[in-house]
Amino acid sequence: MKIQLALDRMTIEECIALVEQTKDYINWIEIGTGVIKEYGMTAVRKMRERFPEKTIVADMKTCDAGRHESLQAFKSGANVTTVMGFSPNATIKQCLEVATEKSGEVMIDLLGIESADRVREIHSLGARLFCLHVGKDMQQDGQLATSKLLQLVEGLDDNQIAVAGGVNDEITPSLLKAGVEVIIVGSFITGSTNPEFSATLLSNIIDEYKQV
Ligand SMILES: O=C([C@H](O)CO)[C@H](O)[C@H](O)COP(=O)(O)O
Repeated sequence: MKIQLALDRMTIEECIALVEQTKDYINWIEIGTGVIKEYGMTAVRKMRERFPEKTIVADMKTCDAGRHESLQAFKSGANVTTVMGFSPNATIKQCLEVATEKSGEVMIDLLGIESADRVREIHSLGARLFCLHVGKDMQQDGQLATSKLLQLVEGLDDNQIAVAGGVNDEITPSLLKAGVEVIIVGSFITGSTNPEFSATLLSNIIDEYKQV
């Protein structure tokens, strides 16, 4: 399992500082949608320059202009770009095509998707990296990511599944058991008084699970 550190609602300098503190315990760096809206692709370029060895996810949350936005992300140094699962198939296909051309990956953000048929349809377009996502606003309404979300992707072959939405040390063991490949962790680390400790805690849970 990988840890994707989601950097949201902070300055580029704060993003860099957070990664400096946690880089030994996290695998992927996500430049959050809000950070991209604030700073544009400069945020992605700066993180790429600063952390050349890390996998960088640009959380573009594309829903139209798939080719243009995916190219923006990959040209700026992202390895992974995101597109919303509710986007037209034409958009998702464009993102996937650009990813193939640029040797990158597309993460399908399933925020708001409740139909396994829709996920199957996206899978048939060639998508293989899916993010089961309980959004910030849904979290405020009391919802949290659980392994039950995996019902949406049941039976699909050759997938990589990521989970986002208030992921913390309590939920991580059940996500590990359910076979989730990427946990996307924002506020549990970024809102912690000791981000390094919180990242270490998750990393240790993952290491312990591997040894069982
Ligand atoms: O994608 C996200 C959200 O939509 C805001 O843009 C977050 O990165 C994701 O939810 C992870 O953050 P936490 O829920 O705080 O762990």
